[in-house]
Amino acid sequence: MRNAYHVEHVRAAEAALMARLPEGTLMQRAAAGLAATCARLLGGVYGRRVVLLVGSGDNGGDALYAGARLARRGARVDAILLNPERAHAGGLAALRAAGGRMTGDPAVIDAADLVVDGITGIGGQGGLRPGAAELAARAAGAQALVVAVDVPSGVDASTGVVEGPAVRADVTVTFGTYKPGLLVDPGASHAGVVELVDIGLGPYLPAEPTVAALQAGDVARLLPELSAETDKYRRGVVGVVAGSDRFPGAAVLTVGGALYGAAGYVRLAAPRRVIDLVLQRWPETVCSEARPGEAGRVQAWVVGPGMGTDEVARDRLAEVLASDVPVLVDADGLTLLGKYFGGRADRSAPTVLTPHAGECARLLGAERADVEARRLEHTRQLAERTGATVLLKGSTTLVADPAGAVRVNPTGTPWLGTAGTGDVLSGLIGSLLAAGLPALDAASVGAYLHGLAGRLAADDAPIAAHDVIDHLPAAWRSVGNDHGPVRDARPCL
Ligand SMILES: NC(=O)C1=CN([C@@H]2O[C@H](COP(=O)(O)OP(=O)(O)OC[C@H]3O[C@@H](n4cnc5c(N)ncnc54)[C@H](O)[C@@H]3O)[C@@H](O)[C@H]2O)[C@@H](O)CC1
Ligand SMILES: Nc1ncnc2c1ncn2[C@@H]1O[C@H](COP(=O)(O)OP(=O)(O)O)[C@@H](O)[C@H]1O
Ligand SMILES: [K+]
Repeated sequence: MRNAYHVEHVRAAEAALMARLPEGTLMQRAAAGLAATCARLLGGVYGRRVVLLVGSGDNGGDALYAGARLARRGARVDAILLNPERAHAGGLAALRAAGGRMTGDPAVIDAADLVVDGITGIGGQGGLRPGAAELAARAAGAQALVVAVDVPSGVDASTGVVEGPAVRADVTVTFGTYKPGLLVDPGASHAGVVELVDIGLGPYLPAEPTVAALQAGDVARLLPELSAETDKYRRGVVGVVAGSDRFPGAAVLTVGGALYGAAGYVRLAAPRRVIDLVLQRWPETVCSEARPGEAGRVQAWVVGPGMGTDEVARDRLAEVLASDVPVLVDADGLTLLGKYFGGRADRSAPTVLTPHAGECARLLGAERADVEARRLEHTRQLAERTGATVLLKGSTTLVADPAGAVRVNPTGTPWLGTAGTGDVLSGLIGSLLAAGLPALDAASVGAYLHGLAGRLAADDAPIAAHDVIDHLPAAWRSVGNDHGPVRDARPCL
């Protein structure tokens, strides 16, 4: 698990740790890690040109001390101070003593090999102010690699919100712990590759992170183990209510995702034309034209993709919601939920909602652009209001449960932004629910595998939704391989 903490937790942990250490120790640890990464990126230090952008807080102090280390190893280091009277005094003295120079001339950025962004870190408020924004823009237009100190300046460390101009880094060297703003867009796309420098904060951080990102080993651990005596019913039956005469393909894709999830059996409740199409592609599907409640027992339902929003669809949704098994609601199901059910899912069993930003905005009565700008806040809000586990799709996929836990998905590719991939995702998560995974795990594990399958399928070229289905087995295997082939408990004969 990669854990990220809100700034208030980071500050509290830093204060507790600092109280036990000689003054300045943490900043030296941070600067040493930062300088080491810069040296590695430069491929050598002697004679390289490094420019420091230095704000008036401790973030600037880190940059100055790291600059001093690089200058001692022969780099030519120029520091541009945003507020010379308030720059970190110890850092300034160290840089001067190492032979670094202060300059007011931003043209040094154009000739730099590497620019260190020490304008603001966790103390930054709002977008960059004009003087800082000009320097950030100049660095973005130059050849130099840009390395952000702790957080790209202008990005809100706790949320990933970017209000106004902000630094775009190639690499962010962050200290002590990840911050949510480095993992959640739009902040995440300003951070580039994120490297964590351990400064000893671990024991002082709370057990529950603000946001967590599953890693391959976590996914392998959360996937159901297959025992030798298992069978299709023990693995779980997932029911799919998807497709309509107008959108039959949505059912094909949802069923495809469900077949390559963890369940052993996929039922489809849909109109005849949809069933015929699904059976052509997936003959293993057990289909019924009956209402969902009469289609046979399931351990979880997926309802919504392409089902339409008429009254027949509304009644099918109502029947599924009335069941006592986990239900995933997607697409048209979300529209119906907002229109007829007051956007709430008051049920005895868990409910998972999988909106994209537009659907989330509609359910919250917000603007789509605002949801995209403040993804964490809106995902949490929808989970609180609906009492459901909410997975917000898009450039960063977030999962929030009503108890307040939040996960961010580290896999995926923009190539997944193609029609029908959301249907595959809902089938896959429904299948994991049917296999018995709790809602938060099913949604975050499903997003992980889906994003990985998308990456494997795309390989830097366009993909269609069915390609994601085709690559789900490879995604499972690559996750399992992280821990060796442990998923099948039967020894190889
Ligand atoms: N506290 C600690 O124990 C440690 C802190 N460290 C560093 O200290 C940083 C936090 O330092 P600070 O609390 O001094 O805060 P920052 O240095 O992150 O930011 C505060 C400064 O930035 C200015 N500022 C705020 N918003 C701005 C904006 N939008 N545009 C331009 N300037 C803006 C403020 O006027 C203030 O001078 C961390 O991010 C990290 O880099 C590290 O040295 C590790 C140890
Ligand atoms: N820019 C992006 N980066 C990464 N993933 C994306 C991006 N845009 C969309 N996706 C993913 O693609 C899928 C699209 O789902 P959705 O919007 O429901 O489309 P559809 O309804 O056509 O299936 C989701 O898994 C979403 O997270
Ligand atoms: K910074």
